[in-house]
Amino acid sequence: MIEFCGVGKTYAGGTVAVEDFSYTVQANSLVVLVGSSGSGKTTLLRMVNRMVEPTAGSVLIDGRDVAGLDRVRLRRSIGYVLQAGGLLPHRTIADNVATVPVLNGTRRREARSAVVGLLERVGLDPSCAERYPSQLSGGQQQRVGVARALAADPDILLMDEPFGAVDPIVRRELQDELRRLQRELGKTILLVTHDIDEAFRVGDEVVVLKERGVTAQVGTPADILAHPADAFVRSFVGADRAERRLRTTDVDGRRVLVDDDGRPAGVLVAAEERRTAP
Ligand SMILES: Nc1ncnc2c1ncn2[C@@H]1O[C@H](COP(=O)(O)OP(=O)(O)OP(=O)(O)O)[C@@H](O)[C@H]1O
Repeated sequence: MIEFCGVGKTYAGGTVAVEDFSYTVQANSLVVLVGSSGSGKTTLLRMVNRMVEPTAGSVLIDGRDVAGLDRVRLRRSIGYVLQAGGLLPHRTIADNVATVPVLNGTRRREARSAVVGLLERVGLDPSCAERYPSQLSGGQQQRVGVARALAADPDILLMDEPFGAVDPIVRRELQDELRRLQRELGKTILLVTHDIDEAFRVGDEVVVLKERGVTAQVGTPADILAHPADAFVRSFVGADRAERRLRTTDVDGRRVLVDDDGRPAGVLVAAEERRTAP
């Protein structure tokens, strides 16, 4: 569990990135902080592993104030995934993934033999292990970033715009896989994005932020869509999305959703059909 207790951050120079933010990320949940550029998302995320020190309030992990924990050990005990994977370009994939376990004292050979399992877990062929980051696609690099963050088996995973650098199709695949991983591994995941679609797709709970880390709304994706708290949230969510009127029409025995203009918006699939789909 991660608790933000009245945290604030004013950077040297006077920029107030976060005014006063309180929120609890429940253990084993996937929470998304979503907001436009400059709303303080990255600042909040980095307070958890002490890459940023709050100038007010505190962050607790399982009841312990992170300010009292050893910074290096804390950082190595929390997985951190950055946009474009943040991989070391001159190290092989295996070395990239094994970095933190080796720093934590795991023998190099042991750490490297765990790499195969980690790569498989994130949907990569183990033959990638001896390649360099530039020899992988953006989506593959991103998966390596996730494998690396999981390598030390942390309870907490912080993800900063993790899928920002890949194309929309790969992005969606990675989002779905993140949900799968979350179900399988039961980590506590805090993810930051400016993309509301991504927030709704992956989040158990979503925190919509305004400027200076002011909370506009907290809720499940369905809550927020159904009851946007104010005009800000409504416009952020996209008024046309929340209020788009959809109807179904029959196309060759399938029920296709169409909007007011008759443009197709999707196909209606019964829950049991979805479960049995290959
Ligand atoms: N190290 C720093 N020194 C001074 N100001 C900073 C620093 N880091 C961030 N800021 C400022 O704090 C505010 C919040 O930045 P932050 O990166 O947390 O926002 P964000 O919501 O993650 O934005 P983005 O989506 O663009 O990354 C911005 O005005 C930014 O310019």
